[in-house]
Amino acid sequence: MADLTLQTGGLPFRKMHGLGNDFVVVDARSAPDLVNEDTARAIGHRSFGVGFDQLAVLRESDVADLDVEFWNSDGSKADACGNASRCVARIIMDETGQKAASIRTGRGTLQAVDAGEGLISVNMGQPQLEWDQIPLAHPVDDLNALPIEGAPGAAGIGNPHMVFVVNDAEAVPLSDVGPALEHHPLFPERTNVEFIHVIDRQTLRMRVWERGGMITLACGSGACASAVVAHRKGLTDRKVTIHLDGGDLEIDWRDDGVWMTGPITHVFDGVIRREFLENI
Ligand SMILES: N[C@H](CCC[C@H](N)C(=O)O)C(=O)O
Repeated sequence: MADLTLQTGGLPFRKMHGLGNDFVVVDARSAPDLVNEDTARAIGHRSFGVGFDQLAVLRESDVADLDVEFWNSDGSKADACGNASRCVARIIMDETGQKAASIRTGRGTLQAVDAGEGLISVNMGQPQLEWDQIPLAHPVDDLNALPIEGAPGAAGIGNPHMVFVVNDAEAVPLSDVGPALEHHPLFPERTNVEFIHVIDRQTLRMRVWERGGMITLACGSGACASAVVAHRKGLTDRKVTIHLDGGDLEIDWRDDGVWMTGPITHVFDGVIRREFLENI
């Protein structure tokens, strides 16, 4: 039972998505800061709650336009969420009237810009390419070919990713193989799992089983990790278009970091009723 004393009629939220990777965005600057593992799991449930891939909690920041905390629908926390970061950047730009925004996440402060034509770009920073930064459980001989069947690559984008290069990403039975790979012992904090196939040096197809136990239509940090691993394997250039189930992201691994560009959608605003929150 959640011990909540809400002065309002409930908890306002925005429902947004980036290429179908969907989010509930709660603004703790103007509502009680209620989110914890239990409330995240309850709100995130597709049948008993609102449903989301990730929950983003906005807070005042002393170093960026906003501080943002991300939760998965299983109640676990994520230090990075690229598509949600792009949605939050849109909120900031709408509030400030600026064409740029800064967001402090668990992995540091990200810079975002309005790329025009409804697109938002966010710099996810340089990838983590040290075993203990991803993190892995122990050093490995080759980060581009882990000692796992299929020789996947690994990269951190503020959150862990394991990327398999396959002949046909469409043919991968994600629900069958995802859970065991998410919990592979080489990843002490679990991992997001991407399957890619190379269309050409500037184009990838990617599907994803996300940490937190779900297939999502898009995964921004996963697209960044896929672009980094594919380039490090010598398969692609530093700038690629990635075809995800929900649409396309452009990833550009520049000297100042891995930039991700794509659309965002603000679908509706709602209020989670007090009675729901008080019975979690
Ligand atoms: N969908 C998010 C990734 C969420 C990652 C989360 N599943 C984790 O535990 O790291 C994105 O667009 O980057």
